Amino acid sequence: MSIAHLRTAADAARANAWCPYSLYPVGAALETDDGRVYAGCNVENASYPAGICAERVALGAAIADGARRFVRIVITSAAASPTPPCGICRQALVEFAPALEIFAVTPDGLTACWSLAELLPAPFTPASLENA
Ligand SMILES: O=c1ccn([C@H]2C[C@H](O)[C@@H](CO)O2)c(=O)[nH]1
Ligand SMILES: [Zn+2]
Repeated sequence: MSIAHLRTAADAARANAWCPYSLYPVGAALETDDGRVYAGCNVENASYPAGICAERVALGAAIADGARRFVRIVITSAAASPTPPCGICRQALVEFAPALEIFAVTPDGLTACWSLAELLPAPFTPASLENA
């Protein structure tokens, strides 16, 4: 799956973002190891902490459809510099995809790329629970 294809899927979801409080629309497209794509947008709420990021909306859609293994995520925003995933999303993603490749793309095509392992070193994972 090309980054361009995932970017298009992320942008389509971003067009539906509900972000009247931050005015910061985000889209995300998550690719499974067998080539399926699940997209999400941020969904904010008048009770601000109830809002959820685009990445976790995409992850939830994928999990609800039975997907479990992911290779790549593309995040798009309207910001001038690439938008990295927040800490909560890093933690949510590491549960399923410790080796995830993360691409963040601006409207101008400026692209940043990280591994999830790089963004979340020393992660707390399901294996951590076994050390109790
Ligand atoms: O990677 C990110 C960063 C921020 N947001 C959302 C959360 C909130 O709705 C808005 C501003 O933080 O952007 C995401 O969806 N993904
Ligand atoms: Zn987040």
